[in-house]
Amino acid sequence: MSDDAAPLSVDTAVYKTLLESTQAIPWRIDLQTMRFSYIGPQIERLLGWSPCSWVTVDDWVERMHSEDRERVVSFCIEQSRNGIDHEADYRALKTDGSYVWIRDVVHVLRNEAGEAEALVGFMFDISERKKSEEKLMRLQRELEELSYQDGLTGVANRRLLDSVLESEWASAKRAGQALSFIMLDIDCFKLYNDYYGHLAGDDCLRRVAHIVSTSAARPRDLLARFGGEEFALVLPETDLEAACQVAERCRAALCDAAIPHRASDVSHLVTVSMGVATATPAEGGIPASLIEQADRRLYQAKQSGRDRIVGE
Ligand SMILES: Nc1nc2c(ncn2[C@@H]2O[C@H](COP(=O)(O)OP(=O)(O)OP(=O)(O)O)[C@@H](O)[C@H]2O)c(=O)[nH]1
Repeated sequence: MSDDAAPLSVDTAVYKTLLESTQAIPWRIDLQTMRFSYIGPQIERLLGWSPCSWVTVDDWVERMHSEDRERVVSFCIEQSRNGIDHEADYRALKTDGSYVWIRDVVHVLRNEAGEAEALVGFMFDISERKKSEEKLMRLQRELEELSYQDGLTGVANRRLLDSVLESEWASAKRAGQALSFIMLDIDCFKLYNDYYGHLAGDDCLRRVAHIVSTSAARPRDLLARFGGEEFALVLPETDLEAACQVAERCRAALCDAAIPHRASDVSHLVTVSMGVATATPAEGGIPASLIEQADRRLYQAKQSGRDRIVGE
C-alpha cells in the first residue's frame, strides 16, 4: 500500500458481510451468561436449525452426537476455563435427524484486564474430510489383514504365525501353561498335482485349510499356511493329549470329506501326516524349538508310512 493511500474505513457491516459469506460458520458465546451472542446465518443452511434457535450453550450440547458429547464438552469446558484456544471435532445433529462432522475452532476473547469474557469460533463442515479419513483407515485395515493372510487359502500366513507363536509363547510362559503346535502336511501332494493339475491342487489346498480350521475351533487357536502343502496349528493352553485329539479330529474330518486322490501311494483319498509338539515354555526357551520338534515328528510320520499322527 502507498503512503498516500486512504486509510481503510473499518465498518462493522463490512465485517458482518465478510463473516456471513464464508463457508465456515462464525459464532460467539458470552462466558458470563453462557449464551450465544451471535451465530452466522449459514448455520441454517448446514444444519437446518435457524440462528435464533441457538440461545444457550445447552443448545450446542444437545445438538451433538451422544457418543461425542462427553469427550467434547468436558474438553472444551476445561480449555475455556484455562483460557486456552482449542479445536474439537464432533458430529452435529441436523433437523432431519442425520449428523454432520464439524470442526469447531475456538478462540478465547479477553477484556482489557486480561480476563476471559467470551468465546468466539468458527464451525467448519469436515464431513468430506472425515469420509476420506474413514475410507483410508478402512483401506489400511484391509491392507493389514491382507499382509497377514495367505492369498490362496485365506488362512493366516507365515508372518502372522510367527508373531502369534511369539506372543502365545510369552503368555504361556507367564501363566505356566502348555502350548501345543501341530505341523500338518498333505501326503503325496506332488502326485496330486501331477495327476489332477496344479489348479485342482490349489483347490485341494483350500479345502484342506477349511476342514482343518473347523477342527480347531477355540477362539485363540490359529491355523496358518506354513508354506507349500504344509499347515501349522498353534493351540494355546493345550497339553499334548488334547493336541493329539485335535489332530485326530482333523484326520477324521478329512476322512469324512473324502477328497479323491487316485495317484496317492497311501490311500485313494487325500490324507495328511502330522507332527504334534507341546512345551511349557521356560526361561531360555524359544518358540522355534516347538516348530523343530513338531517338524521332526512330522518327518517320523512320513517315514513310518504317512497318514498318521506322531506326538511323541
Ligand atoms: N497346487 C499347488 N501345489 C503346491 C503349492 N505349493 C506347493 N505345492 C506342491 O506341493 C508339492 C509338495 O511335494 P513334496 O514336497 O515332494 O511332498 P509330497 O508329494 O506331498 O510328498 P510327501 O509330503 O512326502 O507325502 C510340490 O509338487 C509343490 O509344487 C500350491 O500353492 N499349489
